[in-house]
Amino acid sequence: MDANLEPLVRSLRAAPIVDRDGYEYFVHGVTDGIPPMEPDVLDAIVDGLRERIDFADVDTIVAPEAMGIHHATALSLETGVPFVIVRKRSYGFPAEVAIHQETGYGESEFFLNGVDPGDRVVVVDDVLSSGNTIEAICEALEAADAELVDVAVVLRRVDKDRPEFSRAVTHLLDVGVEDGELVIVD
Ligand SMILES: O=P(O)(O)OC[C@H]1O[C@H](OP(=O)(O)OP(=O)(O)O)[C@H](O)[C@@H]1O
Repeated sequence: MDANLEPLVRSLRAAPIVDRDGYEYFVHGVTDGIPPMEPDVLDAIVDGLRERIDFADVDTIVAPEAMGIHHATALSLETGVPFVIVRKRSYGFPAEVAIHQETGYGESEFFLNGVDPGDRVVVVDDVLSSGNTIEAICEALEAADAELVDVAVVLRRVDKDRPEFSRAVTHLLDVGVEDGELVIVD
């Protein structure tokens, strides 16, 4: 495991698990902003993503609300790349792309704005679970004729029996819930 991720690994050990309609959901600063996100954890995340992704020719970081926002903000400050948020409200702009999102515990509508055809983009989110959110955003970016440089999440959920997500996704750690506890798989 990447030793530079130690602050993130340490913080994950304390993550409580809550039941969301039968879905074992872990609560962490990355995914929920609670318990408090320590700056050294966010630093480790930004450094880890920058080691794995070349932001040199990236025009825009794209992150869904809500829990992609703090990662996109921190990355933007370090890389100088601007970011846009995929919002859960429509603005009615002519080029807006509507996105339907379904997670393991709910569904909602997203709206992509602020990305022009040909823009080189990196998608960033907190966690990939079913992959439906990332897939829907990638398809919206393809519809907007953006160039997808990379897709990144801090954590991938790789619980037993979970089908593997087909798209290549840069990630820092794989995690799962076993016997009511969050475990780091690699
Ligand atoms: O891989 P998936 O199954 O699609 O799940 C991952 C998505 O679920 C969470 O968002 P959520 O819908 O809970 O909204 P939030 O970011 O506003 O908390 C998380 O922030 C990811 O965007």
